[in-house]
Amino acid sequence: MPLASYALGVMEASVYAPEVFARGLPASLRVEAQPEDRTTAVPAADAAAPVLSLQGIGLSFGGVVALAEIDLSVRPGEIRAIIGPNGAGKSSLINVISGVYRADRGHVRLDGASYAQVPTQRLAHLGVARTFQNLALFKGLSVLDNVASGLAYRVRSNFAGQVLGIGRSRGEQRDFLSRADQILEFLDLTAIRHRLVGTLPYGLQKRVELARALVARPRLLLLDEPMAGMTAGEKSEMAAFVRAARDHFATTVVLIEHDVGVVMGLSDRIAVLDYGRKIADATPDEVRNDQRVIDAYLGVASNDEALSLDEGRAGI
Ligand SMILES: Nc1ncnc2c1ncn2[C@@H]1O[C@H](COP(=O)(O)OP(=O)(O)OP(=O)(O)O)[C@@H](O)[C@H]1O
Repeated sequence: MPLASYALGVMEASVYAPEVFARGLPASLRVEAQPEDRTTAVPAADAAAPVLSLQGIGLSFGGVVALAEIDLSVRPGEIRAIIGPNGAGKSSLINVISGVYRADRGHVRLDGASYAQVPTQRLAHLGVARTFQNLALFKGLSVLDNVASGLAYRVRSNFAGQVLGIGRSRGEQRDFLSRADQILEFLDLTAIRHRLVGTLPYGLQKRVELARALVARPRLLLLDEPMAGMTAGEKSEMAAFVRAARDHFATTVVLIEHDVGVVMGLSDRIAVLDYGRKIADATPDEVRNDQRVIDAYLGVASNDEALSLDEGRAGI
């Protein structure tokens, strides 16, 4: 497949569990924390331990093998990309990591515990935030309210307090709005804090979604095609914001992205999937020169096109 088609990216409808959206719901509708359902309790992780690791993940849909024997390790503070041609299994993998899918085989290790299926409704409590391939914002709410909704999972006040805006509820609201404002400033969104999200250009909406994911200061940020549908300038800007978020908040980032040029410039390590299997896992330079990747992932791209990956760096 020509490189250009990757760079443009194709927006596709994806299947997401409704619970994933719960963290963005008004406080009174939030999903309460569930009892412990960790598959295996393990001792607290030390600082050098991976933030996330996958062991032997396998997933099939009927006769279609989406993922086979996938191992993946993500170090603290890394920007880790997962790439691969259409149908390689990227979305399936991020859905396994975030608990939308239960793998047929293997385990996900997160927050010092090993899961057969990550409890998606507790993702925020586990220090994980994610963005979506297709925007999942409240179009009729302001930028500020959308970003503050990323903290809804922390609400401790009762329903009456929220309705009347009194007591603990009032303090919480102030705190959430103040935190939201800090993130808006960080992502250069302050000037549009009162705009309705639905009226914003697409690239800005994607940045608002990043802000909503970041407001809870997650330890692990999962980005599902954060640059899909963006112009080259917007991609470059978004890549710079993702890097800044990692540097400033020490957030570990896992992203899937079609634009190879952006990924090469942004990531510390890249895992390459092909037909559900991991065929490479290395630094951008190593991946760029890996013949298996060139053959499988770049497909018809000539050597000249492969070299142009360097030029595709997002200017960061
Ligand atoms: N819900 C599903 N039901 C049936 N088959 C599925 C489902 N989700 C994914 N698949 C299949 O699993 C394989 C991997 O798909 P997946 O969407 O994970 O790949 P991808 O790398 O994200 O592709 P793309 O880049 O096109 O989004 C494909 O063959 C796909 O058709």
